[in-house]
Amino acid sequence: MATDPVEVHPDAPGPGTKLPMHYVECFGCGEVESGLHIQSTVGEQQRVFSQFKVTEAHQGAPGLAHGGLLACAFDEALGAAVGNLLHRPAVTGKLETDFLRPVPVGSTLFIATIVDGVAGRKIYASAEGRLDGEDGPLALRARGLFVQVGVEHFTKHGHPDALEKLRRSHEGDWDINP
Ligand SMILES: CCCCC/C=C\C/C=C\C/C=C\C/C=C\CCCC(=O)SCCNC(=O)CCNC(=O)[C@H](O)C(C)(C)COP(=O)(O)OP(=O)(O)OC[C@H]1O[C@@H](n2cnc3c(N)ncnc32)[C@H](O)[C@@H]1OP(=O)(O)O
Repeated sequence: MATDPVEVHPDAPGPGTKLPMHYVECFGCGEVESGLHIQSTVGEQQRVFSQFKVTEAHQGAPGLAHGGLLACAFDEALGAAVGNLLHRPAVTGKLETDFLRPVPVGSTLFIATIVDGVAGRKIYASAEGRLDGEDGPLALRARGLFVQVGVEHFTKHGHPDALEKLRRSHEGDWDINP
């Protein structure tokens, strides 16, 4: 499938920038007590690096991370790369995850995401997750299709005050109006 090259937005945060949570109540990156508390940092070119510390709150089988939460971690990491680098409000249309190794409680998943290409409103991103270090054993791979939406997606389907809630979380650091 043909895609256009990725154009990082001129106002996108530069390499080394630690990304703020995109919404304080987000299960992936916000302050939700049992949430994933994922932290992301911008890398070179169209890359973002994220870390997810797996705790007992995230178990599926005893001592192992729940697969659905691992997929959630990738949704967050991929979405953070798309949203922050392109400055285009987008939602996950499709998320594929390959689970290659079990992820134990106590480990930290190092997720490296790249925005691969754009085709109109469709934005493709992919990621790898490694255990306990950027060069650790490969545990997961994921590919996501994000679809750009107008900001009314969030007010119509989510909460009438969605934009205000998002803006408050962002402390005005980026304008979510396209
Ligand atoms: C997420 C909050 C962001 C708020 C913004 C604020 C700040 C942003 C800053 C930073 C962001 C940072 C972090 C974000 C972190 C995490 C993000 C988590 C994201 C989520 O967790 S978000 C929740 C789960 N997500 C949904 O809740 C979506 C429900 N869904 C829909 O709302 C519609 O379904 C929609 C809008 C997706 C499409 O609907 P639509 O009517 O607008 O458009 P349409 O259907 O025409 O699709 C257009 C083209 O995409 C193709 N397409 C669509 N879906 C496909 C699929 N599954 N497979 C293959 N192709 C697909 C079509 O085939 C067509 O392709 P073509 O143009 O080639 O024909």
